[in-house]
Amino acid sequence: MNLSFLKFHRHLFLILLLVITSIVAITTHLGTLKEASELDWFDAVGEAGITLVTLVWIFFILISRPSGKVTNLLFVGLTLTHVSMLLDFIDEFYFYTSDSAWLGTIESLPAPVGMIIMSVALYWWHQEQMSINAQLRNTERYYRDHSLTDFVTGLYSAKYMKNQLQREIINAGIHQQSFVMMLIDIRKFDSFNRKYGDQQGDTLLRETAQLILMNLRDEDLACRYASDRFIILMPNTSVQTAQTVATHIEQAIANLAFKIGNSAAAQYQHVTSCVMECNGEDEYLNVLDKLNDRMLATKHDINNQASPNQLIHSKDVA
Ligand SMILES: Nc1nc2c(ncn2[C@@H]2O[C@H](COP(=O)(O)OP(=O)(O)OP(=O)(O)O)[C@@H](O)[C@H]2O)c(=O)[nH]1
Repeated sequence: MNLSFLKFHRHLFLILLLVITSIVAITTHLGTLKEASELDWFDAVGEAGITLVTLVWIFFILISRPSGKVTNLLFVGLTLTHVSMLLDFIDEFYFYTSDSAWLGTIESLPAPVGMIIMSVALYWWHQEQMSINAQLRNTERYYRDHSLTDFVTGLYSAKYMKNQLQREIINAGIHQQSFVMMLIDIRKFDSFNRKYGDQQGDTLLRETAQLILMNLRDEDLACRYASDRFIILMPNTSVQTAQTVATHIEQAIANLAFKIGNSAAAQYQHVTSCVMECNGEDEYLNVLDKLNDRMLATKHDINNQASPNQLIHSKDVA
């Protein structure tokens, strides 16, 4: 048990002690002890239990929370509830003459007031937790962004994609729901690199990544898989929808007027894409192998269909 917060709440413990001793002092001073035969032990034990439990709650609140508004409200609410319970418990042993009958009358008042205060405190506690969660999410995103994203494109890395793919495969197996994987490969990227240099190659990778992202939905996950290849994980998607998205991406990239340095001339690049449905039966490495095989087959088909002129996909436009 970590008691490190206790030192911040010494004043609250003192107030609690003061409240309890005042109540015990007032009631025992104004009340008259009942005969043993008048005592209802069953009631007394039950009320003692409730009284102790409210003290335990106060203790746990104080060791779990830093000082502040929410802690103070919880403390006040629980202490008022405890006061009612304590008065109720003590009046099992004491009766009050008509002069001090008010003690019996007020005993049930603090509890409802305390409960209202606790409700307010719980609302603030909820608000506080929401803002802590938001901060934790941001912190988590910060670390994730630095360890699992690709430096060149800003997309998620292959490592992150593999983790997500493994999760998606398990989900697909459990819920019997398939998902779609899309692979996108920039054509002739090697010759682009050699012609214009790695720096221009990096810029092209970055702009391609941006165009891919622009065509995806919120739930899709785009990652840089390897050199000039991108993988998109598409949950709850049909192959037809994925193919439509792939066509949009191909068109968007084909229409990107990529400028080399200060030159006004535009370079037009093309990508090859393929999509594949996964049903959660394969291991993630098998899924990736199949997807790569599909890309090879797609490239093979394109090369077979294309005339010799069309094989040169990028063209300079002045
Ligand atoms: N600029 C840059 N180039 C990279 C990076 N990572 C890999 N490459 C290069 O990407 C090229 C990939 O070449 P290939 O795999 O042959 O791809 P390709 O030329 O597009 O071949 P096809 O897909 O068959 O058209 C290689 O020249 C790599 O050096 C990177 O981060 N930045």
